[in-house]
Amino acid sequence: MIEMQEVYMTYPNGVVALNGLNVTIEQGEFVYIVGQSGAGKSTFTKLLFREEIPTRGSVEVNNKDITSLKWKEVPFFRRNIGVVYQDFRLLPRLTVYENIAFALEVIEESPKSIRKRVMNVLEQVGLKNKARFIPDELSGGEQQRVAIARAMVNHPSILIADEPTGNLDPETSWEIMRILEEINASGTTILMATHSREIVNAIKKRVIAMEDGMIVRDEHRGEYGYEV
Ligand SMILES: Nc1ncnc2c1ncn2[C@@H]1O[C@H](COP(=O)(O)OP(=O)(O)OP(=O)(O)O)[C@@H](O)[C@H]1O
Repeated sequence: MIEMQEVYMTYPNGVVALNGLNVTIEQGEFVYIVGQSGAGKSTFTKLLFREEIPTRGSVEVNNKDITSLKWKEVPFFRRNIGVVYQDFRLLPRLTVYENIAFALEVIEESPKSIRKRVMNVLEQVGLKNKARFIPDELSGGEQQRVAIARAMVNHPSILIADEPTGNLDPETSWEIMRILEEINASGTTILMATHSREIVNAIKKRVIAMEDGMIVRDEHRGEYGYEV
């Protein structure tokens, strides 16, 4: 579960990015975060994996206030959160297999079990046959699927997707959505910041609309809306 209470975020340059957020997201929900550029969507998601710390307010993830985590506690906490971005962010010199194995938290695991986990997650995204490729040899949609596999390899309870279809053509975007829906169906909470009116209006989910750092609309099976 995610719970934010009275969250304010002012960046060091004085920009007020979040202006009093109160929100609860239950385990297993699929939530779109929509709003114009600069509305605060990315900042909202960054608070959830301790990329940013709010100026004020509490951010609870699975019943723990993460604003007070010590730096040394952050890596362990982050194992439980997967993140994917618009620009994939794969390591260019590593193969698909290595990109995913690199993200795996290896705690006294045998090479055989590591291989099994990586291949399982590659199978989930339909890329088992591309394990030896490097990112440059893949299409954008395939690269995003690798990024999703990497985000899921530690079985996080939450997957954050910041405009995951922003660099993809419509057909490929629908493929990525299908994978995200499958991941959600297995119980993972998904938060997806997006500018895609088509996707939000076609695949109905909870919609949180932001404006000037505030939540201006929060609807179950909502629409993208006219004002954003
Ligand atoms: N690291 C930063 N330092 C200073 N200001 C920032 C920083 N990151 C974001 N901002 C500012 O905070 C506000 C909210 O930005 P944020 O990236 O959260 O918006 P967004 O809704 O995700 O936008 P987009 O749709 O363009 O990704 C904007 O005014 C932005 O310029």
